[in-house]
Amino acid sequence: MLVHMPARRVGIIGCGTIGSQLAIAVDTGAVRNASLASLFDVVQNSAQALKQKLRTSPPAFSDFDDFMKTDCDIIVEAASQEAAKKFAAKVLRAGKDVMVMSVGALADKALLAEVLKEAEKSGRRLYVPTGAIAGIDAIRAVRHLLDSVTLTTTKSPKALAGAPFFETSKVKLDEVKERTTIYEGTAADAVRAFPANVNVAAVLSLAGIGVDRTMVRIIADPAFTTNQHEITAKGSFGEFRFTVNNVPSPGNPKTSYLAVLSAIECLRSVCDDGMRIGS
Ligand SMILES: NC(=O)C1=CN([C@@H]2O[C@H](COP(=O)(O)OP(=O)(O)OC[C@H]3O[C@@H](n4cnc5c(N)ncnc54)[C@H](OP(=O)(O)O)[C@@H]3O)[C@@H](O)[C@H]2O)C=CC1
Ligand SMILES: O=C([O-])CC(=O)C(=O)O
Repeated sequence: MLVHMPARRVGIIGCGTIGSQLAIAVDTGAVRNASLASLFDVVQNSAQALKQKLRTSPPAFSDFDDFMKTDCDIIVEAASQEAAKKFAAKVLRAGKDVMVMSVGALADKALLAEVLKEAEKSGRRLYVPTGAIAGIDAIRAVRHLLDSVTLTTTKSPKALAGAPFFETSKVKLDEVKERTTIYEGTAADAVRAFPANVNVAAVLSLAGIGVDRTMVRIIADPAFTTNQHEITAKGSFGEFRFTVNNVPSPGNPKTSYLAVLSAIECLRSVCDDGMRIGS
């Protein structure tokens, strides 16, 4: 007799680029064994506009407490680091799994400890997709042998615009006419300075040697039309170099299309995984 896991009811926080594509993937059956339970966005229009595109027409909320009253098994945060900070532990406390895209929020060690404690207490899980990078499986496997890990992110000035970094930095993005290194520092500082650009640095840190030892370099390059992330990792295992040249997603130049696809693949494997490939 075949024993099927019951279909997972999915709630989505953030109805922008990633949230919309994820909702469409569930709605069209591309993520099997899942149904859309509920949508939430601070902007009521974004949640309503997404609802209108969907066959299953799930309820759409701009109030978090109302959203949480709907029956969900897993809630995906695809909104902002602020949203991840506010909601990740609450979702787990309410007995639901949580998948976090704004992973930079988890660079805050106190928050990460709180989230993990809630996961343990409730018996639910925190899922962190690989996102817009590659090689996380290998980094996890060698984490205890790593001496150094560096992420070099290159984006066009358009994709970096609006980052809090520019509020205090001498760098003026509109004056950047050639390839320029604008930031070098720890992943811990990078995710605060560029919260919509290098959440991948937090994913890499969680998989490897942590946010204080993972180094990040950010390059603004007006000639770039892709979002490039290059990881170099060294240790007694040897050396890795992983480079992705990502097409930006149509709705948001900051967000690579790979991040959308990774979110869909992570949810697919949570909901319907007879076979697990990779570590
Ligand atoms: N881990 C990874 O590899 C990657 C992570 N990301 C991160 O994933 C998140 C989603 O990305 P993306 O879909 O492109 O972003 P978008 O800006 O396209 O969409 C986010 C949506 O969430 C809304 N929102 C923001 N804050 C809140 C909140 N506190 N509560 C509810 N809704 C909120 C936004 O509203 P408003 O527009 O008004 O702010 C917007 O409608 C971002 O934090 C992004 O930086 C992106 C790419 C890669
Ligand atoms: O999508 C990308 O290229 C990476 C990104 O924005 C992030 O990690 O926040």
